[in-house]
Amino acid sequence: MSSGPVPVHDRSDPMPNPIPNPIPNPSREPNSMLPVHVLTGFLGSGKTTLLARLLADPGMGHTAVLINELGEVGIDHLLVRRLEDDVVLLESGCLCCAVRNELVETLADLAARRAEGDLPAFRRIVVETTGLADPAPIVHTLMTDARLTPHLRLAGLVATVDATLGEGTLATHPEALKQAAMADRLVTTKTDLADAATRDRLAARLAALNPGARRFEASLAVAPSPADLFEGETFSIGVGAGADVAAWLAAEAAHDPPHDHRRDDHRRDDRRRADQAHADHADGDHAHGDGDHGDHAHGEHDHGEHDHGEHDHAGHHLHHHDPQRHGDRVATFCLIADAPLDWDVLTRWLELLLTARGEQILRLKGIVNVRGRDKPVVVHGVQHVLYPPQELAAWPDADRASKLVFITRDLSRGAVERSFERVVAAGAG
Ligand SMILES: Nc1nc2c(ncn2[C@@H]2O[C@H](COP(=O)(O)OP(=O)(O)OP(=O)(O)O)[C@@H](O)[C@H]2O)c(=O)[nH]1
Repeated sequence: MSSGPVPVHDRSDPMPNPIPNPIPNPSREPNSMLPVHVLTGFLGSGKTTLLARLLADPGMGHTAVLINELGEVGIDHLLVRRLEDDVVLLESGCLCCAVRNELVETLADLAARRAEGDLPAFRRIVVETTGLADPAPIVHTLMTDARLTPHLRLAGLVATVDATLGEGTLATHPEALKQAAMADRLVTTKTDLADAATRDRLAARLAALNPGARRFEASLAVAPSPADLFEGETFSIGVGAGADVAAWLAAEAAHDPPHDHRRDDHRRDDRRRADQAHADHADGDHAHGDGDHGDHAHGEHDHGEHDHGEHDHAGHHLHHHDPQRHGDRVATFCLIADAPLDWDVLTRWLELLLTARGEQILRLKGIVNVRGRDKPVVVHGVQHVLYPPQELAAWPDADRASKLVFITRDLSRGAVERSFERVVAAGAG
């Protein structure tokens, strides 16, 4: 399915890196350790699409995949159709802040179970971050956490950049800029949707921002190969990367407190409670702590004030979240409708909403129960753009509610849910 690479930038004669990697990877024998590849990129830039496509390639065999999503309803893993056991969903929070410790524990656990023979001997791990992830703390953690460095090595950082929206996104969202600046591989996605002038401007911007990164293009027709993106020895900051990158990593090193195992014990207790709540949820009891699905007469799922996704399944606040990472202007919320929705009414509403509010709606994705259809439909919106729907082969579980996850900036759920109520009412009519 995946066709050959489309290298835009050939690094056959690399310049010496003027900026030394500020955090040495403690690995002495990198090849003996399991490589971890991080796949990042701004909201909706095409990470999951690229990953799903690469996973269909035999070259991606024996890969364990971790997916991290913002928002309490994970959708991406449904789109990455593969050996279910290999895909681990790290939901309810962002890797760079709320669930960083969960990432470390999950990776350490994967490595240990593989070593013990409990898991197949996969040969790499790919971690897909949320679209708002700051890569600096993730890179720092993977390179320095003593629970990981004896077993794992950070082998690469791939960032996707949307050909249609990338230029504007790099200018307005610091997370996107950091992702593209730190990566050692950049994939410009959606080149089928952008005209030549737009693509050229973005290419020039990326070349200036991160001249050392290898660059590739992806569209509906072509994508880089697994070897292009997920092979390599040890991550090193792109040749000629700006001085900011060194400063970002140094800042993480300065912020990182010494590892406190007592705190881990508390977190393990929290996780046990969260796992129990998750199990209850899976049993059909939709208790999400402060939000009660049993009470969504208005088609909503109320998480009150903490709309940043930084609470776990049990509804506990995760106090180690750094609110400055994503800023108080960003909100995550999920609208839920129990009864099937009318497709025409829903799509008209989504189109109008994205046209009117696209600046503030960074991302919308959802799984929809369409009246008259057996199979679920996945909808995607990125800023002003509503993408073609995708039908899934089957519902993932017994829950047939439609769920629409929004990631917004300067837009509260109230404004969106009031108009959504009319969509819910039309579905009932
Ligand atoms: N035409 C076209 N559409 C694409 C391409 N890549 C992704 N898309 C669409 O863009 C939308 C968002 O893609 P995703 O792969 O979900 O993006 P993402 O980066 O994983 O999104 P988040 O996880 O929410 O940050 C989906 O509707 C995709 O089908 C592409 O190369 N061409």
